[in-house]
Amino acid sequence: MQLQYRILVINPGSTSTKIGVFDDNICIFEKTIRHETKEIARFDHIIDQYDFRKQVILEQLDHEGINVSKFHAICARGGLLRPIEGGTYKVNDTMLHDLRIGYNGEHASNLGGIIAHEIASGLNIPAYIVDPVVVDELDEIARFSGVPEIPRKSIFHALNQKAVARKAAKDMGRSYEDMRLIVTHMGGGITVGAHQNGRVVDVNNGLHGDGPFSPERAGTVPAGDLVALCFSGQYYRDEVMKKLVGNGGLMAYLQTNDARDVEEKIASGDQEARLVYEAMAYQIAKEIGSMSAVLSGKVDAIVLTGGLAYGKTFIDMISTHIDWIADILVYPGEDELQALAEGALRVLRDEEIPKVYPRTDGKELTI
Ligand SMILES: Nc1ncnc2c1ncn2[C@@H]1O[C@H](COP(=O)(O)OP(=O)(O)O)[C@@H](O)[C@H]1O
Ligand SMILES: CCCC(=O)OP(=O)(O)O
Repeated sequence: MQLQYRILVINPGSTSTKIGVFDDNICIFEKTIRHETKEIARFDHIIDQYDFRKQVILEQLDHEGINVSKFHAICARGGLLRPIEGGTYKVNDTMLHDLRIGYNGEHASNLGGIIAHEIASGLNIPAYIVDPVVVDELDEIARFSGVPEIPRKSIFHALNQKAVARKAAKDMGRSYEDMRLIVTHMGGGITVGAHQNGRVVDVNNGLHGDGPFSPERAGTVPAGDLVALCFSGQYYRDEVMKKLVGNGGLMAYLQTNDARDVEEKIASGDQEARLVYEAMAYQIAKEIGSMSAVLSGKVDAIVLTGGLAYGKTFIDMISTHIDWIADILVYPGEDELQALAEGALRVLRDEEIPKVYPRTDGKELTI
């Protein structure tokens, strides 16, 4: 079959920018550009990283001798938009506005649609996003927090959780829509989702909500103590937010968000590093246990994925707590670039109509 479409895919994460070039669904180039903490720390806000991240992408393509004028479409990971259903969305003005203001908060994925649009408009080709971090399929019961003004939100690694869940189902010879899975993405942020018959019915808000602490996030924090900290007069709002997102978790305890550094410290006998790493694994296991209750204990498999899943020691630390629940499948890294390319391809091939942001049916989800 003749190849038809060349697609650039862009995935900005909190600790890296990943890019890929696909000829139809075949990846011809991919690169993970890791960003040192100090490189990112000089920007006060995520949106300020726009030029830096765009330049990094264009330089990398230039370095590889990839001619941008040959692209037919650009597809990026979508950010903190209004809650929407999964699928491929064409970048439009409302979306750009919401990404720029960070409608639901700040995260590197907000830059995806903006950078894709900027490069695509210069080439007169379409820009898309697929399964953004705000995909919302929560059961109504999962939205209660105990404070009516603060409903729980669905903010998670939707793109990779869905892609890897489908891969796991395929590897088990089953259909994703017929399965009950607990999928745990462990990257800069960590999210644990209960997937029931193709829907993520409960998941922790891995950005500034709840769940385990992560390489750079605090996760659930004792609420009363957090309120006291906020009103202590010692911190500005942005400083408290930084403690929760960016400088929380491993960063706060060990001054690094790189799990490989932590593994090296542990290997050289650092007991404090071991304890912190074990605590992160313990909190992940607790969240998985909680999602097994969501699925009434009927769990077909637990899927572990994301950058941290490369760490064998770390996987062992989690597994000892949860291997009684169900079989554990490990897919290190992520399948997001492929999922982005395939999302764009379905639309380019007219197999799917791109969705219109915010909603096609006028019924906006509440948050
Ligand atoms: N080979 C590895 N062994 C252990 N940890 C790793 C490895 N590769 C990446 N990581 C860790 O995974 C985390 C980043 O995961 P990733 O999914 O790439 O994050 P994001 O997309 O959120 O930037 C970092 O803490 C990084 O150190
Ligand atoms: C929870 C939103 C997605 C997220 O945390 O992504 P990273 O791990 O790439 O920061």
